[in-house]
Order: sequence, then C-alpha cells, then structure tokens
Amino acid sequence: MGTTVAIAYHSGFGHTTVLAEAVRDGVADAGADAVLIAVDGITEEEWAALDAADAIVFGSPTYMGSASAAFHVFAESTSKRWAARAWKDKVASGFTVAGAMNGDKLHTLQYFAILASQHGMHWVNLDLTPGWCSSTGSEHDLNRLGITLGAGAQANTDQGPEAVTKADAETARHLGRRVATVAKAFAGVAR
Ligand SMILES: Cc1cc2nc3c(=O)[nH]c(=O)nc-3n(C[C@H](O)[C@H](O)[C@H](O)COP(=O)(O)O)c2cc1C
Repeated sequence: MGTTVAIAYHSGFGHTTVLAEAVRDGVADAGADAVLIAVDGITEEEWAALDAADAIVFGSPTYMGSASAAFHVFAESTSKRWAARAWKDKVASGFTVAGAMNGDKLHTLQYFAILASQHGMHWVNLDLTPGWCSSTGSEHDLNRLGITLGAGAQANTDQGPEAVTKADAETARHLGRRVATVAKAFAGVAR
C-alpha cells in the first residue's frame, strides 16, 4: 500500500483551501497519495482516513492570532484519539494564511506543532531558507515570509482566493513534497 498524507484544514473564505490544494499537489509530486479533508464538515469516513494516514498536515487561517474556531472544534474532537494514542508516530506539519504579512501566523503554526506533540506525532519543518530578505530578493521568492516551522502565506482580506500568491502556493507545495518524502521514509520504521 502507498504512503498517504491527509490534509486536515478549515477555510472560511477560500484562501486556506488554495494552500491545501497546493500541499496536495506537492504530496503527489513526491509520489504519495493525498486526501483533502475540510474539518468543519468532517464525516466518519474522513475520520477513518485520518486514522489510516501516514501523515496529517494541519491547515487553518489565522483568526485573532490563532487557528480558527472551526479548527479548534476539530482539534478538541481528537481527544479520544489522543487518549488512545491513535495518531502516535504519524508524521505531522502545518500551514496557515493571514491578512497581514506577519499577522501572528507563527502562533497558529506553533499551536499545530503542540497539537501534533500532544498526539505523539513527528513534526516536519519547512526546510526553506527565508526569501525576500536581501537586495536581490523579491515578493516572488519561495518562503517570502521567512517562516521555518511550516508554510505561511499572506492574502489580502478584501480579495478572494485569487489573492493567494504563486510564491506562497509554491511554498505550500514544497511543504507537501517534504512531508510526503519524510512519511515515505518513516513508513514501516516508526509505525
Ligand atoms: C475573524 C477573523 C480574524 C482574523 N484574524 C487575523 C489575524 O489575527 N491576523 C491577520 O493577519 N489576519 C487575520 N484575519 C484575516 C485572515 O487571516 C485572512 O483573511 C485569511 O486569508 C482568511 O483565510 P480563509 O479564506 O481560508 O478563511 C482574520 C480574519 C477573520 C475573519
């Protein structure tokens, strides 16, 4: 059976969905299977897909400096799995988008990393050096926001999903590739 990466995300206005789809494309680039799960309408079949996945990538917009309320509802719904250690040794990572360049999105990624650690999962970082930090850099650079814990994006609040930049989508795609590559290496070793 192939390696499967589940992308468990919430999106209020479509920006996070664009990133989730980019992560999915990166997973496919690495030759693994991706499952997109919108956690605000999660079904029993999708819970089973999360339980079966080798890796879970968490995604949410940054709302009021943290993951959205809908994502937090989902996270709290994982407590029985936490108690059963059901997700122990799965690979994990995360991504977020905010209206501001900073917008406190690091806090959202840190929250995802703590959620993963509560479950005994193995957090995978972005592994991209910061872009857009020299006279030769630009907003078109990969990892233009210079975040390393996961993938971060900025999208104008007065625009729809088309506001997600190519650079940020490519950064999320990179994360998908990296998580899938690590999950493939882990398969049959840690779990
Ligand atoms: C309730 C609410 C809270 C927000 N809080 C923040 C915030 O703390 N920092 C920020 O930069 N943007 C904030 N934003 C803007 C969103 O992060 C931004 O519009 C994001 O792209 C929305 O993603 P989505 O379309 O997937 O929901 C907030 C938006 C809403 C609706």
